[in-house]
Amino acid sequence: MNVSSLLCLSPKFILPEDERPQLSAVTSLDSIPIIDLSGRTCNDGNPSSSLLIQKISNACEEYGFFQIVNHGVPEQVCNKMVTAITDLFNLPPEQRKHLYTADHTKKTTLYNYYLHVEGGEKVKMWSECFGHSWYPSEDIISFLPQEIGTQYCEAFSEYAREIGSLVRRVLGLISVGLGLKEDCMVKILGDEPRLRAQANFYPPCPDPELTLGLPVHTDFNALTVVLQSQVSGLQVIKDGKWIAVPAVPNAFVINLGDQIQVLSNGRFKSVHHRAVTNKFGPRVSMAMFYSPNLDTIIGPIEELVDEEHPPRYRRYHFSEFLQEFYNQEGSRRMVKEVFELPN
Ligand SMILES: O=C(O)CCC(=O)C(=O)O
Ligand SMILES: [Fe+2]
Repeated sequence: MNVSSLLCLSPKFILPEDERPQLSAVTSLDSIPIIDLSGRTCNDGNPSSSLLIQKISNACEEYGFFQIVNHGVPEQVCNKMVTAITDLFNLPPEQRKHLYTADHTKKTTLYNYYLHVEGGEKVKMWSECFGHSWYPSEDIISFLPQEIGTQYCEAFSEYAREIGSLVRRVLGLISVGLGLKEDCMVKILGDEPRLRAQANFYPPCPDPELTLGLPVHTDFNALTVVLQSQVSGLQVIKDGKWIAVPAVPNAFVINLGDQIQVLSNGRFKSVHHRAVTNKFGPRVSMAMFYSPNLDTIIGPIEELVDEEHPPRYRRYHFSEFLQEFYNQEGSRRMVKEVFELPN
């Protein structure tokens, strides 16, 4: 793959020692579950469906992450998406430099994440991230050079349609896993969810021990579906140790966001993760974020609260959560902790 990186390993990308990824300490002894969806639905009474729900619940409690295979999204739709992202980041640097913005209120953004380190300095992440809504068309076409914009929008529209159904199906399995009705999460998250996408591009990095592709974070939304190209780089914390998420062909990575942790009253986890870089080749991923809209009220679901399980979070409008998220920009955010109730 031919890439035109905008990044060169200048001091502004080099992390202080205590923030470096320590790649040799990443364990290969554990890995997030790989779950076969094979056409199952929630309430078909089939024993293998109950097993599937059990596997998903266990993954949500233990890891907050899992991969799914045989999910029904055509391979060619995913391949087209990865190609469109790659072509976008193959644009000559001068054709995309001017698109950069740090203004997160813009509908479409090309963005470089950073980390605030001691002494108040910002260290840049070794990545470029293209963020937009799930209904792009005009926004994106006017943002990108025409040919790339058209190719990207075509690939994305098809991709978003598939992921839309997949997310609802996974939210159904998660709801049933919590002992709730299949449509419970989708209903709470509302008829007009906030749907954002982020295409991440990580060029090869001369020294992956000194940099990060994305800082350690949890996703602030409800559920994320990640498609990664055939290069791994995503890592997840489990029992205080980093574990790598392998690139499995035709799989999606599913991770729970903060809103599901709150709705499940802490039973299902939104877990810290990061993206690391590698020397050998570029890596591409697409994260599809499904959130409630700003006016939605989020708090532990009533059926999950009783004397034994008192509410662990106060109720809030999602807009409050988002405000707190942006207030903590650049730090290792602890957003949901702000909404915790004393026990
Ligand atoms: O690149 C990846 O695999 C992870 C992306 C991610 O965590 C995010 O976009 O929130
Ligand atoms: Fe993430």
